[in-house]
Amino acid sequence: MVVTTMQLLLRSPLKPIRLLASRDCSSYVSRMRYLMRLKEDDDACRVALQSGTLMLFHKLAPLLRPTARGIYQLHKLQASDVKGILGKLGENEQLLNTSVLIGCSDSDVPQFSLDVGSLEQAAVEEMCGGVFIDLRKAFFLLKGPEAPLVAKGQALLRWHQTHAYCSATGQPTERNQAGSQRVCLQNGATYYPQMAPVVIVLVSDGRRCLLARQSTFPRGMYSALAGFCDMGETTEETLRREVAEEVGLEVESLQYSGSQHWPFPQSSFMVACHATVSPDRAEVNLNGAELEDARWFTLEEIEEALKRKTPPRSKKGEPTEFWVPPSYAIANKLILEWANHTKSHK
Ligand SMILES: NC(=O)C1=CN([C@@H]2O[C@H](COP(=O)(O)OP(=O)(O)OC[C@H]3O[C@@H](n4cnc5c(N)ncnc54)[C@H](OP(=O)(O)O)[C@@H]3O)[C@@H](O)[C@H]2O)C=CC1
Ligand SMILES: [Mg+2]
Repeated sequence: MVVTTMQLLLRSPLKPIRLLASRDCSSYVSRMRYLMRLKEDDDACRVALQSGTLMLFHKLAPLLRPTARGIYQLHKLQASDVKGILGKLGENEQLLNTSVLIGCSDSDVPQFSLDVGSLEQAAVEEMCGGVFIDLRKAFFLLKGPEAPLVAKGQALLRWHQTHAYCSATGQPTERNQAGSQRVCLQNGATYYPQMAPVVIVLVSDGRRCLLARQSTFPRGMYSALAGFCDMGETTEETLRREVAEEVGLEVESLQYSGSQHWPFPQSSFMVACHATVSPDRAEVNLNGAELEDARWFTLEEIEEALKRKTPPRSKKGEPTEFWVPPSYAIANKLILEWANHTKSHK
């Protein structure tokens, strides 16, 4: 069927995404209410900080702890440990109060993150038995829920470091104890941490999927198309525009898949979708200013790429094998979903 007008369909809109892993929803509700109170009540938050766990950062690089060869974990400390370190390094204990609230563990322990960039990095590492590692590398090293937790901790610290002044008056802004907002001391304007919305889309023609690479990507890596939302756009409008701009194709339908906070280079809110184009209107017309390449990949090629350890090593002079973003990136989830769906409909 030739589609002449745009048909953006949110297929299966009533298919639920399960959120509740256990039957114990009351503890989840009480945890969320507790966090809410800590954001509203500075004194309660200061008390919580004394019994909470802290993730340390040094100039936004998180502190990890090597546990075995090549295996790292997030190094969580108690407030008393951090006070001890600050004391030994001659730093004022008040630095602890610049911590920001990140969440609450399943065992109801509040979690904070703190940047100790004013201290000597090597001295802190030695005292903690850990190592500060750039966030991109840390993302590769951490497993399970630790990667998004560390991303959230870093993103909130970064936001505070870059929003110390009001953009209207130029005067200093003051944070609340939890770090969930800043207020201008002159005009009272309240600022909240922000993420830039991005739509990421895996386009398929039914048989193949479309992946692209920017010249700044690691060699051989291809990913799903992505683009920032313009002011006032809906998800559907951004998706349709980005696909048209970047590869010159007209999307026929889309399906929501999931979302992810993405800390690089600054906080984005990634909304991930699948989209289809008609197989007889699938010729790529690349926007070379944004993308270095965009290609259709078969199911077999994708299955091979998903098996590869990333990034693959290539012999000198040989082209790097094609690979896809690692499992912590939502692009990987889209590609995996597409492969499973296409395989089951073969
Ligand atoms: N988690 C995942 O799986 C993946 C995440 N991503 C992320 O998605 C994001 C968007 O992808 P990308 O293809 O680069 O986006 P775009 O296709 O929108 O192109 C990026 C360009 O858009 C402009 N731009 C518009 N609004 C913004 C904004 N709010 N912040 C920064 N730049 C903006 C900039 O242009 P100029 O510099 O000219 O002003 C920038 O160079 C990136 O941050 C990328 O890291 C991408 C793929 C996979
Ligand atoms: Mg893009």
